[in-house]
Amino acid sequence: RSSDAAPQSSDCPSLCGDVEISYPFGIGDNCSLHNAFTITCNTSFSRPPRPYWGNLEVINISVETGELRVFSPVSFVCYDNSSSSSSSPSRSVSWIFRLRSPFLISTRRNVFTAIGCSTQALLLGRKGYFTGCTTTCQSLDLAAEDRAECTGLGCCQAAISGKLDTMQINWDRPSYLPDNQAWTFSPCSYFFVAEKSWYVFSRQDLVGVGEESFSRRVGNRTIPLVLDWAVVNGSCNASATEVSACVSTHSYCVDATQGPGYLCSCSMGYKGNPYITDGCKNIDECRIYNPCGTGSICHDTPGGYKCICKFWYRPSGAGCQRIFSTSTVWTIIATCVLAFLIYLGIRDMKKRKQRNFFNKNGGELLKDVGIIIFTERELKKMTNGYKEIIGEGAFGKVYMGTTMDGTEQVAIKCSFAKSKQLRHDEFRNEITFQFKIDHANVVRLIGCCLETNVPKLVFEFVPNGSLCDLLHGARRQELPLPARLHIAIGAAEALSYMHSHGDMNYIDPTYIKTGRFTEKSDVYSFGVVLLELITRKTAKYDESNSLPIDFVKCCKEQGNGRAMYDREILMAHHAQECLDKIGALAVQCLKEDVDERPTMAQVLKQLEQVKVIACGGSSSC
Ligand SMILES: Nc1ncnc2c1ncn2[C@@H]1O[C@H](COP(=O)(O)OP(=O)(O)OP(=O)(O)O)[C@@H](O)[C@H]1O
Repeated sequence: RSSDAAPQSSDCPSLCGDVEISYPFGIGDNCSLHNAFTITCNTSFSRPPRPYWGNLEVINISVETGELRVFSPVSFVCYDNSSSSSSSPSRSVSWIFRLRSPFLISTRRNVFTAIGCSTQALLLGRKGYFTGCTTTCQSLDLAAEDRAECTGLGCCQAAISGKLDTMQINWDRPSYLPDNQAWTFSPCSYFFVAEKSWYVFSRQDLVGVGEESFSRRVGNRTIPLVLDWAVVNGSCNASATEVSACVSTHSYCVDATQGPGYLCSCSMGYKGNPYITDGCKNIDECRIYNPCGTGSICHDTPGGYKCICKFWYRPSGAGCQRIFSTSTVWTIIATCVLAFLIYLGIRDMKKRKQRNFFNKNGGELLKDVGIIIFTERELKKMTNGYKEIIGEGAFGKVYMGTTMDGTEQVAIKCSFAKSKQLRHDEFRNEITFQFKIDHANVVRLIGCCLETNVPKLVFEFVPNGSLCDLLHGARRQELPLPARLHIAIGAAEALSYMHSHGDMNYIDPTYIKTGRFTEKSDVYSFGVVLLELITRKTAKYDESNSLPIDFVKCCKEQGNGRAMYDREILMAHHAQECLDKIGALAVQCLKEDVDERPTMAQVLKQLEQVKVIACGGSSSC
């Protein structure tokens, strides 16, 4: 802080009348930066009090631009009859204007003006400097129009030089107008230095006399004059020990352009008084004016602002642009609505279709049976979108699934069959029948889905795979004779309970001829399974050979089927005897005449007897 920089005390009044007195100015010496900035608040006037800088009344102070506006006096000269022939005027008022450092008359902001019809006006400044202008008019009508520029016809103006701290006005009558009768219609001329653009010419100003004269009308408290000021002790380049008067944060120092010294300014985005601590305050640009265009939201930041694009807008160049035009938005909305309506329509159609299938597949009747009826959606969830196929049979695919509560694994059978091939009442009866079967050797039917063209069946999951897998497929393994007998007996037991379907190689020719499935049809199929168990050949083997036909032929020709037995089990206890018995039983099952075939109960009994032989006299081994 320079020696003459005094802090502004909170006791210092900040107003004199209506005029704000900002630091470095202050009312009284203790309140200003320097006694050059001291303002006197004259309270002797009836309200409001008036601030004075020296003997000049202050209009306002600007700390931002370093300007002081004061009232400026007007000089004039008048001629009449008595003075018309001589050069001495009948009346005149003049003044000398002297400013104290660091104040100067602003060159940029003021202009010297003379009003009159025959006058040479001179403005004298410091030693050796003067400027001026001439104004004439032959008659009032030849003077410039009202509001015209002051170019010498009734008024003239002259720019003034910089660094001017003294002014004095002189005048003369133009000597090149010998027969000067201008005083007859325009007796007085007026001179003043005023803020540019303050004066607007009027012919009335040339003619008015007495109370109407220009000088009386403007008086001492009308003409504004702009003074420049600066802080003179120190400069922006001053050493660090001589701290500048720019004490506010976000302020900086600028060298004065008119004369010596410097001024302080608030940094960009800040406004206020840089000469006092924290005098520069952030400008809320967003509130004062909206610097962000349409489509963006203004956010004030310290010393600036940010424009953030609104929803639906994206940055584009200096502003924000709509992502979609209004017509595009409407098109999108219309498309979405249409798509939604189509979706609702499709959903409704699908629901109606599902309801039709449900009814056709006997949903209402099956509901009473107590079987779980799954929706198409539930199955999709249970199978995780039909992701994992467990196996594929002649009539469809089987998918892995988990019950809705996630506790039990299930196998879901989806048929290839077309709805037309399906006799719905028969199918319904089958489902009811199978659901009611509760046998350890029969896979339990848990539920079904009736919302599809051909119902889907949900079975308990059997982890060990099918007999086909064990004998010929992926799980093929060593199977001793007792194990095979165990399987055959288990299946025979199960078959005593239910009918089953199978592929064409297992199907009873009687069924093919008559189209009727009987219990004896199952006996035939079981005969084929028995042959598979003892030969480990599939029902149709070596591409086109039929196991039942070949085995029966072999028995006929050779008295037994030994040539076809599986070698793996030939070494077992009483293997030959057992296999011969099973083979003979199978041949019985395969008889074309259904009446010659044994019942499943007889088959079961015979198999149990064979097992006793195979187990060396015991019923299990
Ligand atoms: N409940 C189940 N648990 C585990 N796997 C099963 C289950 N049901 C079927 N599978 C698997 O799916 C495959 C196909 O079964 P599917 O019942 O469709 O035909 P299949 O019984 O093998 O023969 P067919 O088509 O002649 O009836 C079976 O071979 C088996 O591997």
